[in-house]
Amino acid sequence: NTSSENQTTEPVVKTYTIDQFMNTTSITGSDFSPDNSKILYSSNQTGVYNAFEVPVTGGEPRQLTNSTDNSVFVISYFPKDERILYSSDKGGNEITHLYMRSPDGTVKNLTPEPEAKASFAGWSHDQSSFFFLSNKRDPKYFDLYEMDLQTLTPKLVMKNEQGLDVAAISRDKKHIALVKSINTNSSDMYLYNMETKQLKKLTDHKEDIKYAPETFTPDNRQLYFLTDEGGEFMELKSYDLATGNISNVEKADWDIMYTYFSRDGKYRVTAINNDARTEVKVYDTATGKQIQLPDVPAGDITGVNFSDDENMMAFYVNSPTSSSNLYVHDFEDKETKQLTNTMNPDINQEDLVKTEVVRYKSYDGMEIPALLMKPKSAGPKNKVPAVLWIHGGPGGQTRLNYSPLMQYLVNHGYAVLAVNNRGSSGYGKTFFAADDQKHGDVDLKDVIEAKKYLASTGYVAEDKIGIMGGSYGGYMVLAGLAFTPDEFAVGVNLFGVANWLRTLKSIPPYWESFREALYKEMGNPETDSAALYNKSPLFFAHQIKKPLMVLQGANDPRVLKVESDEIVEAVKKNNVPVEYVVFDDEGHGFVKKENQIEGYSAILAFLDTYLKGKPTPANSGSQK
Ligand SMILES: CSCC[C@H](NC=O)C(=O)N[C@@H](CC(C)C)C(=O)N[C@@H](Cc1ccccc1)C(=O)O
Repeated sequence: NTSSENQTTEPVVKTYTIDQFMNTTSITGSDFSPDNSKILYSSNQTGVYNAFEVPVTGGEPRQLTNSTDNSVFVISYFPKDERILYSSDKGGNEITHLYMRSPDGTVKNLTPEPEAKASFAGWSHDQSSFFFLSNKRDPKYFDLYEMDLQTLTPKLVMKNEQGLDVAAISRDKKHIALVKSINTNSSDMYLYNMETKQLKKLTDHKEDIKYAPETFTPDNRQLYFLTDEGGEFMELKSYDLATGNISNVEKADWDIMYTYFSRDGKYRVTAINNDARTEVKVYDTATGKQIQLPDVPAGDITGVNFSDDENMMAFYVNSPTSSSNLYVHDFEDKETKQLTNTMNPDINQEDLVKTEVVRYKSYDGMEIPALLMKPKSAGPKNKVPAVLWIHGGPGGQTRLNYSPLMQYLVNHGYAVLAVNNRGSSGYGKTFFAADDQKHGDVDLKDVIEAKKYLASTGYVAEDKIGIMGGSYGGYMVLAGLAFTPDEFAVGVNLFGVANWLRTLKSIPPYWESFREALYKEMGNPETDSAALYNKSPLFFAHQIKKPLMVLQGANDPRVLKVESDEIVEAVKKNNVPVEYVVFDDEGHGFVKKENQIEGYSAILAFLDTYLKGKPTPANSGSQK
């Protein structure tokens, strides 16, 4: 980087507090009201997510729900009236229920079975009902139900006794497309006929191929599906229900992530994972041509949603330097309006840093993609400490999104390199499978090599590189500290796996359809116990000698709190600094703003102490 090489004086960058960073609002979801005058969305403006609606002409949003504890995630308005449907769990326990809010503010739990998890599966095209999945009959499997909107009584439409996952329902309610995971690199597609109750397997293959049903065509004649058959990336094909013929629909140089049609099929949306950026294409299905997307600020367009009359399109725009904002485009008058302004006005976007996609060679020559954020003050004369960020998984990917935590760390003088180590999704099936059964080994080596890359930038202090990550990424933090104790100066583990034997034995019952696939990738706790023991940092905690911070949600159903309790206790025995922050009202990830503020500022204080040598924080660990 020439500008940093020539730098002699440090540019003046305003630093912001965590409160200022978190005073930016996160919003998600969108649906047009039945009269197309408003858009429904979820916002964490009040500290937890609540339902809001905003006029399509712009103006003040109106808050519809008043939750102060559990987040409310909107699904949609009812098709013909302004009742809304939303999903919520309790303190992050992931036992989601479906709720109906009426315009008078009253709320009804439509899936009241306390232990059962329910999720929305789409409105029926005739707008008389909606479909949902629930494991109330058998905790292991999700059956498909249809809820009549008049009576609000659910009817079982497909009993799922074979560990299948519902992927799409045809508009004529005759067919359900399902997927069955074989392993994390391979799956099959099935078609269930709701009239004959026959289940038909559509795919037959010996080698690893992923088949993922996406949507039925609006005329109900074809099933669109994604597959990596014959190539590295997921491409879109169609299966003709009458003939069984398969045709190619769309292909890119990267994975196609998803595709769907507007209500009457005038438009089709495709999203491509283009080197960690979301590239959206909208097709006019009559001409087959792509429509020109509205002129909006630089960033990724996501969450595209059409009004039922197909005259308007709602979408989000976000970039690494700008939080998501909701827009609406009117196809008739060709006007585009920004409906929200989520960024804290105190923050000057010029003070934030852009994210650069970089690549480096790993120990065996494999090219590893990563996302780099360089503090404005960094240069050869001002070498800065750095943090390697490792994403969740197995098989996740850090994408080019706005991250208040990353911007906060960079704003406070840390370079951040988010490593998409081998095993990450988005870079082809060979790269994705390259960590199978080699977790905590080859992927960790990629992360260690990332340090050399950071050193090569000329502006990072090589002895001040920490490792931080969430969930599977938290496992990598612990693995890095335990298996390569001299490589990283500090570790920040957010709800990471410490003991794979226990985690894999205690996965939630509703992951049953994915259990075998997960065991094939990670190892089976009954038959591969020695290998799992050897890759579990808990059993090697005595080797950890660098400062460790652990953050954990008490209600996490995926990585149980005991994982963090035990690693904290074990590492404390080494007389190593250990800080432990537990949030009693969070699950697998922290969604409440006050917790994010507490957790993220504790992370900065920890890094400042052990990477920058600032005085030790007074409070070394908390329980909320
Ligand atoms: C945040 S990317 C996670 C992508 C991954 N996809 C498929 O494997 C995923 O969803 N992982 C789930 C576990 C999976 C559904 C079995 C997950 O919660 N991963 C945790 C780590 C973990 C892995 C296995 C068992 C418990 C926890 C994570 O978020 O990294």
